[in-house]
Amino acid sequence: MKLQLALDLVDIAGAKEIVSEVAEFIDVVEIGTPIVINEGLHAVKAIKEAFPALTVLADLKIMDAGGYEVMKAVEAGADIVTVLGVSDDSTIRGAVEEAKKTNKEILVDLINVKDIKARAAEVDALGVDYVCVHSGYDHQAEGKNSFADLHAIKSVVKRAKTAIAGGIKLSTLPEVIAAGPDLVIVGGGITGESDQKAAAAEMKRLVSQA
Ligand SMILES: O=C(CO)[C@H](O)[C@H](O)COP(=O)(O)O
Repeated sequence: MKLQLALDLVDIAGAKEIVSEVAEFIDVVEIGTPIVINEGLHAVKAIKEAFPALTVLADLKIMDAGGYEVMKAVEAGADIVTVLGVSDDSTIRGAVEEAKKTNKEILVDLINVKDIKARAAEVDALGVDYVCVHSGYDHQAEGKNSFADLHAIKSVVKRAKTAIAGGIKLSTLPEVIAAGPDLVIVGGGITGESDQKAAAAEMKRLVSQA
């Protein structure tokens, strides 16, 4: 089981600062959607150049033009690129084809998908690398999480790896780990802590045992 640090509410300098603190405890660093909106793919390039040993995920949440947008993210240094599960199959297919050319990976984010189980099975069959359940900030504000959704997709995803994101904290991590995802994505649960290094270290210790 791997740990991904999601960076959302910082600029490039702030992202570098946090990653410098916790790099030894994370497997993947995510350049979150708000950073890409604010700074563009330069943020992906800057983090990949500064931390070449880390796997970099560009959270573009692609909805259309899958092949083209994946191409641009990969050119900037992304190892994994996100595509929305609510996209058309052709968008996901295009993204997968483009990523495969350079041995990169596609993570499909099932945020706001209504029939999670059915869509997870469909995107799995499209050859994506990760299927991710996700309660976004707006759902988190309504007290929702994706723990039950993770159980649901685990029963239908046969070839892709599974991932979970959305409001995961140290206190809820054991419940997440028990459901057995391949990738646990944590943003505020690390970046919002006063001791980010200690939080990342403890999370890494827990996911490594799984
Ligand atoms: O993609 C995102 C929001 O759309 C976040 O990166 C993801 O939810 C993880 O952050 P947090 O742990 O703070 O919820």
